[in-house]
Amino acid sequence: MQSDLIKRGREELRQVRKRSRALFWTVGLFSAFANLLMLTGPMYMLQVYDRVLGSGSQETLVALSLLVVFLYAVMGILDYTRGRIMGRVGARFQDDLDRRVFDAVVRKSAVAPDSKTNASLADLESVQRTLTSPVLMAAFDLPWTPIFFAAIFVFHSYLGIMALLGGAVLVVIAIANQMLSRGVQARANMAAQHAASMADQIRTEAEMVQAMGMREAAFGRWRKARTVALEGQVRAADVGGTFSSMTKTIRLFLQSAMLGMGAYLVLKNQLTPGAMIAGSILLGRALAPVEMMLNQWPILQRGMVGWSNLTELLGTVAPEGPRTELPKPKAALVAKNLTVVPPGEKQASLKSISFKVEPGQAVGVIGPSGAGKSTLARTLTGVWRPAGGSVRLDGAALEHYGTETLGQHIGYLPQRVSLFDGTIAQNIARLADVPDDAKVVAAAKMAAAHEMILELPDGYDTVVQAGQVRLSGGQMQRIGLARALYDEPVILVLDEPNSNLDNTGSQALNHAIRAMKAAGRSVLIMAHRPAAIQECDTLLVLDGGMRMAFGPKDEVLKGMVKNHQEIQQAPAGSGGVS
Ligand SMILES: Nc1ncnc2c1ncn2[C@@H]1O[C@H](COP(=O)(O)OP(=O)(O)OP(=O)(O)O)[C@@H](O)[C@H]1O
Repeated sequence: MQSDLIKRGREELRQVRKRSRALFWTVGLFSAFANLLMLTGPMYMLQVYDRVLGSGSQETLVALSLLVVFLYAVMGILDYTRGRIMGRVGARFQDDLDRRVFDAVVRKSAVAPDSKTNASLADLESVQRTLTSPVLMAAFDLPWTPIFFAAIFVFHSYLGIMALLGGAVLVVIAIANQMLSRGVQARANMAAQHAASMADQIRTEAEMVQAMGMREAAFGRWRKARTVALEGQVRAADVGGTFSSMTKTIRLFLQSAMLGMGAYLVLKNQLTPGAMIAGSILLGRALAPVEMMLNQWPILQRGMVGWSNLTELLGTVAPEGPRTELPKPKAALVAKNLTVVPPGEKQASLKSISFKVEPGQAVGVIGPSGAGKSTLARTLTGVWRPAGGSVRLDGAALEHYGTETLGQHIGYLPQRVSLFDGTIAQNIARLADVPDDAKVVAAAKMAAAHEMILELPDGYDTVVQAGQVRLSGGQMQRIGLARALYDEPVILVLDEPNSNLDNTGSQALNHAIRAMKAAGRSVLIMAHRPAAIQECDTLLVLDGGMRMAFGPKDEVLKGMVKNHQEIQQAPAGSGGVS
């Protein structure tokens, strides 16, 4: 199953890469010519030493030099152009996948956030960086290495054998480097990611960290993670550095050894001096891609890790196919034998519960902590999928609406409201670049936030989260309510809506609920406090994920009080919840 998902993710990435196939071929073609032109230097040496110096002809030297200038210019243009093409291939790859990866990250994080998913956009960037890095050019040059070796063989078989042996040693070093540094580098990257996400969390909760005197402790924890990351990076750099120094030394030695062997062959009259120099230059060319790959190994390795993480992410979060657009639903919600298991958990938080919400109804969902109220809110808003049973909105299963559309039909006020960088209006309009002013004001009025917003320095255009304005918990909650009410959702799900509201705020909330009911829309309110369920006509009582009661508010409350009294009056050791 897991391997099927990985296969699906890999196939998706391959399809995106395939879109640049023509460009890859072009780069391959340019590389072929650029590599052939790399023979210019050795050929020039050969001609200068063996022909010009022998004949003393200055004209030949000038003619050869002019030709070489031209050939090098062509090679430079080819090399520059293929670099530019690969730059665009990388940018296109990232551009093609930005939306898909962003969606997958949001969808996966909404269900089960983890640091690996958090780093997915960085993974995409690492693949893009690999595509545009010199290491990929080296991969295009690598197939031409045999041609350079063959040319050396043409000069003399001894030189060819020496070059081949040297090349083989470098390849062995490259493989050893790959094998030994892979684990070290991956662990270093993971540790760095962990330290960065810990720092992020501490920064987000800076107020609490400061207020509770947790700075030292937070620093201690972060430093521990940071030290692990640093140690890992040093170890990875040590391994990489060792191999890259070995390669450099061996290559330099090989070039000198080639000259030495060449000189010996010249002395034996088996080789010309030009071939001796040319052979040494050719060896340098032949080994350059191997050396480049070794030096740039961390980039390549990070890119490979990024590729494999993206494979997993895209495999596990399938793309959302197009959905047949359903008409705007009526506010009729039916949950049947609904069972919900939180992601990564084994135990269900909601166990086979059923209830019905009619248009114009306000349903209070009450129960002690951990009863499953927030779980129900997350399920109704489509964030968590039911493990069993179903929830239908106007007859259609929630997943038939598609997440974006469902978000428009079901307004949601979470327990903890957070606002995004942008103006109040953009926040109410759910981050629309150009908010519909009339809808923004209507939503704010319905949430009784209009006057409060007008008192802010720039009214609806006040920028939040940029350090200019700090809003109180109650103000945030009212703006959150306006955001939930934006664009007239048919159902409103409020999770502990008045935890931060003062009297006026609570009254405004009740007013909004009444307005929703009057418009034939419905509201579900998850609550601890009775003030929140004042406007509810129906109650759903949850405990331990089970439905304890469902019905008209007064009946349910009466039943609860009666039950409560019976429990109080029962002799110790008997009775229970009926
Ligand atoms: N993100 C989560 N991952 C795993 N388990 C969760 C998650 N959220 C809630 N749970 C579990 O689901 C159960 C119900 O929690 P839920 O938050 O729905 O209760 P609640 O009634 O909203 O409580 P409260 O009134 O305290 O907010 C709890 O046992 C909790 O441990």
